[in-house]
Amino acid sequence: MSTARFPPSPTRPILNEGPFRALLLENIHPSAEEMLKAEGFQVERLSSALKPAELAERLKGVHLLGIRSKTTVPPESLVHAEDLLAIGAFCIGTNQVDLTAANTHGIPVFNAPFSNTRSVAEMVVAEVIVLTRQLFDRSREVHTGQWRKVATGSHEVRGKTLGIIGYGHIGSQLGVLAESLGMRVLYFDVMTKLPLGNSRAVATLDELLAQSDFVTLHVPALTSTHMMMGAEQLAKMKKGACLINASRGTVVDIAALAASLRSKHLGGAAVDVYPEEPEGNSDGFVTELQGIPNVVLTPHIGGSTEEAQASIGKEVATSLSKFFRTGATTGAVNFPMVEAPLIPGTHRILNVHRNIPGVLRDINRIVSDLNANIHAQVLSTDSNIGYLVMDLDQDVSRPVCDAIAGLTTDIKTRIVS
Ligand SMILES: NC(=O)c1ccc[n+]([C@@H]2O[C@H](COP(=O)([O-])OP(=O)(O)OC[C@H]3O[C@@H](n4cnc5c(N)ncnc54)[C@H](O)[C@@H]3O)[C@@H](O)[C@H]2O)c1
Ligand SMILES: O=C(O)[C@H](O)COP(=O)(O)O
Repeated sequence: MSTARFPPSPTRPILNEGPFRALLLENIHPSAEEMLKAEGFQVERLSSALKPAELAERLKGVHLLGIRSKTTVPPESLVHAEDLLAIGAFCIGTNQVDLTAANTHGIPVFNAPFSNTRSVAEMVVAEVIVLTRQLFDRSREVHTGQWRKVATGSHEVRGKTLGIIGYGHIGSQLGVLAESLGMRVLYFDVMTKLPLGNSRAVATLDELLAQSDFVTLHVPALTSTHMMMGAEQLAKMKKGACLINASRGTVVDIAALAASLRSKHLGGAAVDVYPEEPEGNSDGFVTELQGIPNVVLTPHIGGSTEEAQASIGKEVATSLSKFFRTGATTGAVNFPMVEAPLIPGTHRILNVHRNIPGVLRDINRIVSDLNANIHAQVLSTDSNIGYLVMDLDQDVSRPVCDAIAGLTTDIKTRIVS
């Protein structure tokens, strides 16, 4: 998170006069393009991520940006993005966006907190079985003409212990699925969480590591989760146990994991996410984990199912469209929350301003001086910005909007109707 640095003000008002443009990166599902086109947007869709400098260039004249987990949006990408109204992260994680910078520029960031969670949970169930039966190694051998029929080191998952780190949307669903296979489920979370089924919370990470045959990570990328599985934690896992990481690449020390696997302390690993990932499918990829037996490596596909992607496309495009039409910020991860029904016959002014004393007084003075009638007014704030939604008579909305946009505290002001 960066500290707030406000853009120069006054900003120019943005009116609901098109054409409006949306830029969708990283192969976002066509369901999003369809919805935004139906909303009147000109949509440009690219298959890969953009580097920050190129993103900054491409954002000129763009009103909505859609990304997935690969596109980082640092402050410098937003400096000249004057027309940008909102960012949609068509995934769960929003750690790739500088949320403070976006907030400071008056740009809400929306994500899809649930749509791909089942897909990740199902993939992890598959990996638990693949690892304990060493299925990928056996398959590779048969593909290369070797017949190695062995039972040694292969186990049933029934009766084994699955340790889940992070018992949120994914972790808790996974626990239910694992119990249906007869597994015992333990979890460790920094928050108190309702245990589903017969799963049981443990008080410490060490307790979970010591008891689990499989340890699986489902935590967000935070300072507190950075490298939370290092050499020390891997050494605390049972000999022969397997580690699964489909959360974020920053959570596991890859060099320590490779060393633990090569020394045969761990019996296997499945890794879907990496500290550095390629921007697109045509780039090459190297990791220290390549070539180690019983290690399943996947290219960040935990949430990549047709069901999840179609659902995410619709979910995030719906949030973006609703924000565009009404200013609703419900579900935004970095913005004060406002959601109010449109009042027929009025115009709505949406104003983002620096949250300092006197702003509402100045705005209400403008409204009063222009003899405008307020039909509804909702203000929501955080420590950095205020977000004001105000429904006014249609004949005065334009001069009121221009005057508010001229205040030195203004960040972004627009009219919708
Ligand atoms: N591989 C993929 O394609 C893929 C797909 C979806 C999500 N993800 C990743 O998975 C993560 C988890 O997703 P989710 O929907 O379950 O998120 P969630 O927010 O519902 O759950 C995360 C849980 O982790 C807990 N947590 C936070 N810090 C912790 C710590 N230090 N120790 C233990 N628990 C901690 C939280 O309290 C929360 O319960 C996402 O943030 C995303 O980065 C990856
Ligand atoms: O945060 C997420 O939802 C996952 O990491 C999936 O990211 P992706 O959309 O880039 O596959």
